[in-house]
Amino acid sequence: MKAEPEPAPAVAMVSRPGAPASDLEVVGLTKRFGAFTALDSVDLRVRAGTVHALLGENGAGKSTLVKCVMGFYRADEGAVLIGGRERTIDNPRAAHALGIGMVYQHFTLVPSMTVLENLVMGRAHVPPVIDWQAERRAVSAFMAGMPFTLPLDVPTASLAAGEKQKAEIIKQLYLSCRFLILDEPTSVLTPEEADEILGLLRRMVEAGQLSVLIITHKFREVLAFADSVTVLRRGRAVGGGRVADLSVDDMARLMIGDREIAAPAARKAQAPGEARLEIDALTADDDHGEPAVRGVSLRVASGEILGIAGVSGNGQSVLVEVLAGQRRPTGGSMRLGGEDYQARRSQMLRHGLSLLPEEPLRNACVGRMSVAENMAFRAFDRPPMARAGWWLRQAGIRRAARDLIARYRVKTSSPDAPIATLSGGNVQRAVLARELSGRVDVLVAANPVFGLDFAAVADIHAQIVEARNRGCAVLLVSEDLDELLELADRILVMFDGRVVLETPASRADRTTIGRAMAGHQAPVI
Ligand SMILES: Nc1ncnc2c1ncn2[C@@H]1O[C@H](COP(=O)(O)OP(=O)(O)OP(=O)(O)O)[C@@H](O)[C@H]1O
Repeated sequence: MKAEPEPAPAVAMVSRPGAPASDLEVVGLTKRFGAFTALDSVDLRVRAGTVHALLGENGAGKSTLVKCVMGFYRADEGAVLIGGRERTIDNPRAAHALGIGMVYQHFTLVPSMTVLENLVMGRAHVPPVIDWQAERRAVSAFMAGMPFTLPLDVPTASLAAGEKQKAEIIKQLYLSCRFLILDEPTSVLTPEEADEILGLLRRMVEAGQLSVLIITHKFREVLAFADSVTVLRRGRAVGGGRVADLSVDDMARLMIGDREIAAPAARKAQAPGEARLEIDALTADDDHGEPAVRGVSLRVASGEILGIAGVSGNGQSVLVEVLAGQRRPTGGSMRLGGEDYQARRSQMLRHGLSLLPEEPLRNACVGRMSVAENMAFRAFDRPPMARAGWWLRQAGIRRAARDLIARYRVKTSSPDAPIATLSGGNVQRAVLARELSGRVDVLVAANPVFGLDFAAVADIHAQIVEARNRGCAVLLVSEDLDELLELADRILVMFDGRVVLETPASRADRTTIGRAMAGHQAPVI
């Protein structure tokens, strides 16, 4: 990409309230990774003062596109234009200097620093001696012009997820970004938090202060907050237009082409069988040694899905880590298939326990190993098991992997590609393929469709219900209440490390569950 060099900013980029939104155009962008073309001559235009949604299946090229715009990757061909002028963006700092900022699904603020410290220290140029009083005055004046405010003096670690995401956005706006790229920004938020934040951004967009390019898998958000949309399929821009002129069906069809979407699996009416997984008065601490699971008891029977609802951080992930053997309990007991369970791999194999942990690339894969190798080891905590064993020979591994890749539609350039090079959604699919194939009698799944596109969600949900229908005992931990209401037989709500509500899903009441998730319910059971 050749372009006019951009003058470096002379001073720290601090927001000028009232600065206008900018536009952005991508022309003929092509990005190859070796022989694989991740983006193939993509055009995309975001008009100033609009919200543009970027849609596409897992692996379609969405993150690659925005990483090229932000200067994380250098495109092989094509150009990025801002204000009609071609720009060189070699690194994220250059993107910032042009007023382009990015907010990710994960948080990037320094947790131990306050909001004020994060804003000041996040600037491109920080003076050696900081006049904190003057900085505070400047930040307060800036906040006064924003549609939402935040406490300046609390460490960001103690903010709720929605507040953290607001702080990430505020930081970008404070750094003078007038074009925000949001990569699945709402995946860690409750629907209420997501609506609040997107609504606030929408107001800034309508006031002409901001333009937004948002990657999302949620059609609801596209319909409610976006003006226009571009759909990517296999690295190509295959369509789009004004949201007002498109239906969800139009967008879905553009995303997947002619392929069929998995029909929802019918739930077999069946009484739960014998208990497969039993937990009694379990306690466990978090990374800081603070009690995180405080006496949880539950029982999952063959042929049922027990859902665990709760806002993230209320002990659910620590509970899953204990079940996975990644964390020792401090008290209580667990039984698997009627046997005392110490989360040993031999026990998991003997009783057919499969685990789909959160953040599979970190918790269930070895990133530098190939897709095929990762698919070959069933227990994530024992990487290349039986290295010398006959069945792990490369040819066998590849054959098995090819089959799983095809069945679960994992998009990878080859079974030999390092799994870390797959898109987020495809890592998730690869781990699901590994864990759902073979004998599964007990399935523990934590947010199993996190980051997956709608077709993959339909696929995975159908598979979980089929596993239940076959007699598998499923413990489904999810922050998505709709998912639990659709799939679970019973729902438990966890708050502050305890089970505070239990209800059959068929009689579940959204308001009561919501109140319990927010802590307005005495512990039960
Ligand atoms: N560093 C890399 N090396 C090799 N291939 C890569 C690399 N980064 C991405 N790819 C490939 O490029 C394709 C597009 O990936 P990308 O992450 O852009 O998809 P995505 O649309 O953002 O998917 P998701 O919705 O799952 O996040 C994928 O097939 C991925 O495997």
